[in-house]
Order: sequence, then C-alpha cells, then structure tokens
Amino acid sequence: MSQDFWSFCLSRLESELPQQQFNTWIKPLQADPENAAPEPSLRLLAPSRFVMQWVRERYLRRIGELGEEFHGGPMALELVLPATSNARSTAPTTPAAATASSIASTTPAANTPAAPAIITRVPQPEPAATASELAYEKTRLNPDFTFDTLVTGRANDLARAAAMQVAQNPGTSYNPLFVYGGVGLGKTHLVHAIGNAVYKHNPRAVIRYVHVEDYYADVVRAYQQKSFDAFKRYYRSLDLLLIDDIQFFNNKNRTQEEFFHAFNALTEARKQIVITCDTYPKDIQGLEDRLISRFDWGLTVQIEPPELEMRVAILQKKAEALRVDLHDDVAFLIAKNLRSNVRELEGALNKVVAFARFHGRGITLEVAKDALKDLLNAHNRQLTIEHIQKTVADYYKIKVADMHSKKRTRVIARPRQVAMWLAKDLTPMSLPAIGEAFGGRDHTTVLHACRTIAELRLGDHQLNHDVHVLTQVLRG
Ligand SMILES: Nc1ncnc2c1ncn2[C@@H]1O[C@H](COP(=O)(O)OP(=O)(O)OP(=O)(O)O)[C@@H](O)[C@H]1O
Repeated sequence: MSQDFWSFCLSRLESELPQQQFNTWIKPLQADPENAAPEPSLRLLAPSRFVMQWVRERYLRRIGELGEEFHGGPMALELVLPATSNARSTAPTTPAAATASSIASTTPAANTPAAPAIITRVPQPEPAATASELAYEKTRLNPDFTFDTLVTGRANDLARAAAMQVAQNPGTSYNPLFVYGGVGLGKTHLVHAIGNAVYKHNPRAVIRYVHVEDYYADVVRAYQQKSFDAFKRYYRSLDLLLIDDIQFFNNKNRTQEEFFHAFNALTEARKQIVITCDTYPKDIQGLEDRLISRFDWGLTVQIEPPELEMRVAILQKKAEALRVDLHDDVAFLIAKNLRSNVRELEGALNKVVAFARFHGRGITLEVAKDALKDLLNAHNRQLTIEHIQKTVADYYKIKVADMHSKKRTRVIARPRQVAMWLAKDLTPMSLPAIGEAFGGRDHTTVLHACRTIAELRLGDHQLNHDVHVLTQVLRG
C-alpha cells in the first residue's frame, strides 16, 4: 500500500517540480519496504542527512498533503536515514544537526497551517564530525536559487544589486547585509543566490545557510551536550553566514547571546553575514538592542511585494523551469489575483499545471479558472473596499466612520490616504468609484492620495512599513 502511494506521489511531484529539483531531492528517496507502522503510513529513507534535512524543510509537507489526497485522510509519515552504520558511511554528520532535525520538525514556523503527522527521525548516537566535514555538508544551498532564476523588478532591484555586490566582495562591501520583507517574497531565494555565487567563485569558501530555528536547535544541543566550544569554533570558522528569518530569535536569550558573539567574531575577521527578517531591525520584537544596533552597521534593504508585470515575469520564469507553455492570459489571471506572496503565486501555477495534466488538458484560461476556483472565490469575497477601510481603521486605531468623514487632521487624513492607496492597489476599482466609497470624494482626491503615499513611502520608513504590513494582512 505504501509503495502504491509512493509511486503516485513520485508521479505527482515529478509533474509539480522542476526536473532538477525532482532529480536531486525526491528521486533518491525510497519507501521503506520494512515499514511496520499501521496503514496508512509511509516511511521514507533518505540517502543522507543533507537530503533528509532539505526534504523535511521543503517537500515533506507537500508529501503529507498528497498522502491525505491519496488516502482520503491523514497518514503517518516518517523520514529517516536507513541505519546508523549506513548513515555514517554515506553522510558525515554532527549531533548538532540531529537536534536541528528533530526539534525543528516538532516546531512548525508561525503562520503555517497545521501539518500532517510528520516525524523526522535520526538514528542515535552519532560521533562528532570534523570541521571540514561540516563545511562540506552544511552549505545547504539550494542550487535552483540563483541570481539567474531571480526575476528583478522595482520590488527587489535594490536588494538584488546589494546582494550581488556582497557576493562579489564578501566581507568588504556591506556587512551585515540585512534583507527584510513580507512572507514569500524571495528573501531566502536571494540569500541562497549570494551563497551560490560565492561558492561558484570560490568553492573553498566555508558557507553556511541556516534558518534561525535550526541555529536555535544547534544552541540547545550545544547546551545539552556541553559542547559550546565546538559550536563556537564552527560558527566562527565560516567565511559566509546566511541566516534566515531572524525574527524567530524573539526572546531566545541564550541564542541571541551566542549569535552576538559569533557576529562580532565574524565581522571583525571581515567574514560576511547576510540576515533576512520579516521586518525592519528596530521593529523586531524581543530582540536585544545591541543586536539591533549591529544590524544597522551594514546595509538594510527591503523586498516589496512585486508589481503586476513582475508577477507575470516570475510566473513565466517558473513555467520555463517546469517546461510548460504559459500563455499571457493565464499568467495575468494568476498574477492579478495573487498579489503579495510569490510562494502563493508559484503554488497557484503548480496547481494549474497539475490540474491540466491530471485531466489531460492544455493550460488554457478555462482550465486555470477551474483549477483555481476556490482561490479566486475566496479572493473576490475578501477584498471589498469596506474590508480595507475597516482593516486600516483598526490598524491606526481610528473609527471606520473617519474613512468617510471630512476631518483633515493628520492622524485621520493619512490613514484615509493609505486606505485609498490600498484600494487602488488591491482592488480593480476605478478612482471615481474609490472616491465615492470614501464619503463621495472626487477622483482627483484619490489620485492625490495615491501619489502622496507612493512618494512618502520612499522616505518615510514607518509609513512604508505600515503599508507593507497592511498589504500582507489584506492579502491574507
Ligand atoms: N523575484 C523572484 N523571482 C523568482 N522567484 C521568486 C522571486 N521572489 C520569490 N520567488 C520564489 O518564491 C518562492 C518563495 O520565496 P522565498 O522562500 O525566497 O521567500 P521568503 O521571503 O524567504 O519567505 P519566508 O518569509 O516565508 O521565509 C521561492 O520559490 C522563490 O524562488
């Protein structure tokens, strides 16, 4: 039974993923014929810890979803290394990594929906690896996330230029490079692109990509095993540290303390650090001031939600990687309805492609509408102008009635202008219709509001942040 499911899963993933990803990460997995867990269940064997870690982070959730689809309900899913002795011979590893796997697998990131039952198990005990083994195995770069595969537009051109600069002169241009932006906007892609470019130029560079949750797990392990010296030596031996989603550091004091020292050691040695976060350094909750001030030493760049043309270009690029023909009308349909999160955009494209393949049809507008029916309905329901007005009023703690009132004080007029800008950006409504919804104002008032907000965003960090957060909230 689990072999049947795994065959089904392989064919689905092959159609959903770019060939290179499928061949690198999915194909080497095997369904364990000796799985003794009650059905429905699947135990997958990974050829190395590196593959296991990567699959856990990127694909396990999807495999669980396919399991639900196949079995009509939840299934137990395990991802393991074959056996301690084999694992050791094929995958040099560390106790720290073992903890990273098991802890992270039980602590899903915030904002992610409940996952199917997933266990990532690691054989114990493991002898410690050498620094060179670590450096070799732990780069953890995704070869698909390069500057070439990253579409550039207004939303990310500054961030991309800074990242390229850092990749060309690691440790000497901007240190740290701090990249912030909303969920699924390409921060991880960008830092991997830096890592891949540095590696390409200098394969001997010691590079490590680490998600903050994994860094935290490494600290916990070092604490439990009293192996802080090895932990410190390793992190201080890096030439390039790429650390993702720093907002999850919140209130983890010991982890922050360790990171503070690693940060100092690396920057003093002119080794490059790149940090990503969902927000500007000063807005990170529960982060020590001394870290916040250090994050300001280098360059802070933002990635914004991509504009329509860029979303279409991203879809075309992803379609190219999937080797499918994507007509403009289909790309526009998807891009118009998914505005603030590239991961969702990509998910929608995968859904359309899988739906078309499953039904043996081409990727037409009809098929896309069918495949995305639920999503399009939800989207259309959600984004009314009333919803925008209420959300903005709540955010700025003013009354919804003020959206329609004639009051001109700054505390009311500015949120009203923000709401008008959002209405223009997030709904297909015309300027006169928006003016009408804001207490019968003229369309030139709306135009003025949109221009004012667009201009202010360039220099007013707080306002820019507000607009960004509101966009994320409204787009769900
Ligand atoms: N400009 C872009 N060009 C091509 N692909 C992109 C671009 N921006 C994002 N993507 C794709 O969108 C997906 C999500 O991006 P990524 O994981 O880098 O986002 P993120 O900002 O790190 O998200 P999170 O906040 O959840 O960590 C990835 O598959 C990435 O390749």
